[in-house]
Amino acid sequence: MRLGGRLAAAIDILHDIETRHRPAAEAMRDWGLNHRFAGAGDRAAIGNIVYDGLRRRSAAGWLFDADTPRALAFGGYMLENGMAPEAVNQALAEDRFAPPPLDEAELRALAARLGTPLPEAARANIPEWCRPVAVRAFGAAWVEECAALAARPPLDMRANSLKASREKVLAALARAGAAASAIASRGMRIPPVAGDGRHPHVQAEPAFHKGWFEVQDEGSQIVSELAGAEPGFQVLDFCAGAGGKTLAMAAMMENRGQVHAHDADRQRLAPIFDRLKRAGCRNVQVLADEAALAPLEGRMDLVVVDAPCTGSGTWRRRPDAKWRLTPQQLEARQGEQTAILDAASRYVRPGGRLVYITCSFFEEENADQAHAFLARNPAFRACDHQAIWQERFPDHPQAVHIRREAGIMLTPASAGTDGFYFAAFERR
Ligand SMILES: C[S@@+](CC[C@H](N)C(=O)[O-])C[C@H]1O[C@@H](n2cnc3c(N)ncnc32)[C@H](O)[C@@H]1O
Repeated sequence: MRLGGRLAAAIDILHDIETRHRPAAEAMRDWGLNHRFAGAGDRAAIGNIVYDGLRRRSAAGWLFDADTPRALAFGGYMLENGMAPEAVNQALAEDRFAPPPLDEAELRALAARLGTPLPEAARANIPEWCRPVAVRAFGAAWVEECAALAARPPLDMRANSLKASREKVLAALARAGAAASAIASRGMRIPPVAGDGRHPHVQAEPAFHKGWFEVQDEGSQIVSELAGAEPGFQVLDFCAGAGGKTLAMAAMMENRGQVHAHDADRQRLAPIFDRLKRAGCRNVQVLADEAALAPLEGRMDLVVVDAPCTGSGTWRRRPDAKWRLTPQQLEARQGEQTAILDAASRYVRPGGRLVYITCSFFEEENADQAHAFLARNPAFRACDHQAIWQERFPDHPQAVHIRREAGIMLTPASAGTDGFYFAAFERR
């Protein structure tokens, strides 16, 4: 396929996402099923156009003065690849699969706007209602922070120390272009793709099937390390989901002690069984029923609440979620977070730790929740987050937003990771 066919496909998919309110991944998958002739390279290039358009929706809309699938596809492509309108039209010439080339009105709008600085809202690429939320979280840096959330993400992995050292995994993944991550102690990174490219399918590697590594964002690895699980600990992972953090903590514990992995949703928990087997974790018990947690009350050294949240920190990877999010959903997540924190806190032993994690940058889900939890639960006090960070990552004092009593926030702009929040409380 040439550029024209790819742009046309991306416009169709974006139209499907908009009109049927579907997740981008689902719309992409359906398009693939209906266009089996398209090769892996074409699919990846089309996916890049769709996702770039969604990531930079405000900027593309501003350039074209229109919020249409066509504006998103053309605008996202031009912005990401630094391509001039004339060059785009040239590439579309004599391509019978191409959408109509840029017309006079579009060329005029582009001529007026390209070359002038993007307005703040267009650079930030967030829904209008999120602007005060972002300003509250980041202050004067809100545009830069949000712009970083609209960039392409890297592919991050974690070497599983139960089976292989990071050096060994890096050697096995040499062809994939992976290098050691900047902060996480067992992290490995393949940089964001450029142009029409795609990340290698690392899950097809023998090293993956042997359990030597997991795919996990570096931010998720870092908060797992900060949680501080040690060999011999009794740990409850209260919102374990598919087990990303359970696996990381089990490895840190060197298979000694016990991780009790719970989630209210059995479906979400289901993949954990295969993952534990592959990773060689022998100290994890999966407990789907909350009733089965009763014997753990007041006995855990560490309880981790990786709470359901808006996922605003993952907008690089799921840019469609950014535009679907509503204030009502934020409110619903806050209610869940409050209830889950209170429910999970009863399992912490005196002197033990409760860790609260979100993949969001919203203060409403982060520091506000931490403060409110402490106000409701005088048996807990905030840990010193500066000290926790310094102990784990002394070589990276600048990498994160740390407020001594109100937690640690990682962002793409500060740490090069997805957005994550971490807070720890100690039971008196
Ligand atoms: C952010 S995800 C967890 C991701 C997982 N820890 C990982 O690292 O892969 C949040 C999880 O909380 C679970 N959850 C929602 N409400 C819950 C509740 N009341 N009790 C326990 N888990 C809950 C959801 O099913 C979801 O799997």
